[in-house]
Amino acid sequence: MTATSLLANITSKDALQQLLATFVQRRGFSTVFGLYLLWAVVKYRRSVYGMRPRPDLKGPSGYPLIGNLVEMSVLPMNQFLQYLHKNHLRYGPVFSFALPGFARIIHVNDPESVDHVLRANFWAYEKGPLAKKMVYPLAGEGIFGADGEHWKWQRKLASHIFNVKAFRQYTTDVFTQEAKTVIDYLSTLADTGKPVDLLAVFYHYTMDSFGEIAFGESLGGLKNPEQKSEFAVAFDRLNHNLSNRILTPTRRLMDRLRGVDAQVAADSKCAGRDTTAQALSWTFYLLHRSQSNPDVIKRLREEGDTILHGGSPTYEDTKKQKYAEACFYEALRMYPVVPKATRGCVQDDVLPNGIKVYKGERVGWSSWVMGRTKEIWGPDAEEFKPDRWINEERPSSSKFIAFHHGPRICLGQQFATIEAITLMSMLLQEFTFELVDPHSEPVYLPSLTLPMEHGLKARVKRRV
Ligand code: HEM
Repeated sequence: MTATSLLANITSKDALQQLLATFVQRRGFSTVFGLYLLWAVVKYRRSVYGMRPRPDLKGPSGYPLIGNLVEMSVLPMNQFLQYLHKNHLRYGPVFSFALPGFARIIHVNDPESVDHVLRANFWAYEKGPLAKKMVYPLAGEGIFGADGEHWKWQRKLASHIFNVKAFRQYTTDVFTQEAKTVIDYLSTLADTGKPVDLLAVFYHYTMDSFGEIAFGESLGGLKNPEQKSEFAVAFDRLNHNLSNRILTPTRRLMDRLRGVDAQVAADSKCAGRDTTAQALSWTFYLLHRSQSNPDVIKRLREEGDTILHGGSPTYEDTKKQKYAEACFYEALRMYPVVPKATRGCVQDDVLPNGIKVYKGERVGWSSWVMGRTKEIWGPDAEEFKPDRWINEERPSSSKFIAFHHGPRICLGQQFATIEAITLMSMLLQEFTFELVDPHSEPVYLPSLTLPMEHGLKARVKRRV
């Protein structure tokens, strides 16, 4: 019997049931299950399991029922930002992808939508329970994972500390003291031709400074810089695992099977170590790579020499170092150390461009993608040009979102800026640096932040 004559014989419900029974008898359960699957795939070809179909949104197509699970699972994790950028270039600033078991993520990489989600309609979006669970091992019950009233209370408390002038002056003293330890350490290597990993040195600097400020005692990492502290090793491993778990849905299952249990809790002190150290490493990379403009370093040194006269900066001095600040922010524009984030929608919303966001969906954005967007920064978006911070009107925080935007804007922005300017200006007064590999862009290590996988190796010479 041919397929056509078979179908022609199905004249009633009974005939269909009989036909199915014959199939089950002859071909067994697997055939029927296969047919059912085929029917489900055709019927739900535009749907992802557990999610509202969104034919109105552009984005990578994925598969029926499982959405973009396969491509996300095989995507190398240090390529995730490039994946977002590729989709941005292909579909425009708003595109979506869906991960069953997580959410549909609507990416909005334009300042107007970012402003809407992070500021104008702030209360319609939350980090949500899943994100909270993901960062819990790092951030505990602290401000980073908090939402609603709990966050509001923590924010108020933390803001007081950061806004006290005496705190700013005290922290600058600590930074200069720790910067002197860095200088002592680099002096032992200067002119020997032995490379040093600047990223590792910056980690010690920020960690030791944090130890001094928070516990009244430097962690002493720069006294024995070759040896990573137990805390730093555990923290790096945890950070790497968490990033993988967020990005790779199958990884969560693998974690469980392998028994990876993120037990190390380290709250906001983590923000103080990684972000600034990594931002410093990207700044030094951009200042010293082969295509760098030598005028930039020259101007930085001139500014340092004029303001510091060979000494160390006070809080007021760091405020005067506008060119150093411009270099640091320009590096953060191109290599934002918190390169991506999402928020969960808790009440149906409409973005300024008319796109609907339904409760349960997530909105994502990437400061890394936005920093490379010509529509935002102009045709020279991919060039390192500190002057854009000096000659032009200061960009709004919805355009430059390296420090976030709206009520949850980074509380440590001033702290980080002063910490970075202090070390940068003191080091450039003493030394010159040559990257071991000035030609290639460092590879990213998968992480919640933006570390260089192999650090930043450089040779140090005394400045003549
Ligand atoms: C270059 C350095 C830094 C960058 C680029 C940076 C960036 C950010 C970003 C993007 C967020 C928002 C994260 C999110 O909720 O999705 C944030 C939040 C925060 N940052 Fe920073 N940060 C830096 C350094 C620091 C430092 C040194 C501290 C403290 C000493 C700090 C304290 C905080 C706090 C407390 C929050 C939470 C604010 C809230 O949720 O209300 N940050 N930071």
